[in-house]
Amino acid sequence: MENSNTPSECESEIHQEIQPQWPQKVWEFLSKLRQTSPLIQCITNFVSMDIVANTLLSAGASPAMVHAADEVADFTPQVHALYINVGTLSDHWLAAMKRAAAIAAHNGKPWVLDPVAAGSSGFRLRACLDLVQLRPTVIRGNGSEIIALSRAAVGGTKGADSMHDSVDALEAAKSLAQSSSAIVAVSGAVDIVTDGQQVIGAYNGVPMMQKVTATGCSVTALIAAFVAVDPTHAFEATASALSTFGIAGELGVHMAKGPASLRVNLIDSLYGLDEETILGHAKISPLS
Ligand SMILES: Nc1ncnc2c1ncn2[C@@H]1O[C@H](COP(=O)(O)OP(=O)(O)OP(=O)(O)O)[C@@H](O)[C@H]1O
Ligand SMILES: Cc1ncsc1CCO
Ligand SMILES: [Mg+2]
Repeated sequence: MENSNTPSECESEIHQEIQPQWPQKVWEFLSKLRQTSPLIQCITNFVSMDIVANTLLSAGASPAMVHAADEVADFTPQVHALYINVGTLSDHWLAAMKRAAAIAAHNGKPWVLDPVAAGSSGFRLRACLDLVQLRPTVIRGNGSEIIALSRAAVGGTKGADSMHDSVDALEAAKSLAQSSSAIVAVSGAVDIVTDGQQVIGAYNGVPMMQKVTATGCSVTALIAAFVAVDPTHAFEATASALSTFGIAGELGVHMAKGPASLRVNLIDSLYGLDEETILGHAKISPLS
């Protein structure tokens, strides 16, 4: 019996399912973020605190750098999402991170992990693996960090900087997503996002962003803010945040003389993003 749908109708249905209207989705996330201004608790490294807070404010979220272990029981239940970054880790901070992550999970709040330099030492790797056990909604790292975490092995990294392209970490990212049930994102020339099955690439950004410290930390915080907007669509939120931050970098680099002015111009560009710019610049597509 002949199918009542024409081939083109079928194709367009399949197309819709596999490849949503990404630029429109990115804009919807950013607009909703600006309307709702979610409160994001950040337990992040000393290097990144300023740029992370300014990234969140420019995007429309409300950051709070609250990290005392004695404070999280009162504070974490109030937030819309929690962001944890192990960049300048010590025992004291780790205790607060674990307590906050457990409270977030218990209260049904999304939380996002940035496993900075995960493969650099046994202490750091164990800390990250313990945090993964506390069920992050999203894990975002560079290629070397995601490979180290996925293999649970020390090595293959240059501190906070990656020794791998993001695409080198594709299988590691899928495997980590499957074992942790988190959405896993790998930043780089192409930003990869996977839930362990589907994989998409976000193609925004400029190479000079690697020369501004803590841009990775900032985009992970932005992911937390996007996920706060719609925790039931963490995959789409993650891709949208990566694309948005990349677009801000693309606009910012045109006004920059080097990394220091890129830092300023990226934040200004993020603040000024409008619908036309997002729809014209967002580049997200499936990756196999
Ligand atoms: N070659 C590139 N081309 C375009 N964008 C890039 C490139 N490399 C990195 N980026 C962008 O720069 C940002 C930071 O990514 P990166 O992989 O450098 O993170 P990171 O190593 O964790 O950084 P940090 O630890 O300093 O915060 C992301 O938004 C990413 O998309
Ligand atoms: C350079 C550096 N070292 C620890 S955290 C950090 C910021 C970038 O991740
Ligand atoms: Mg990093």
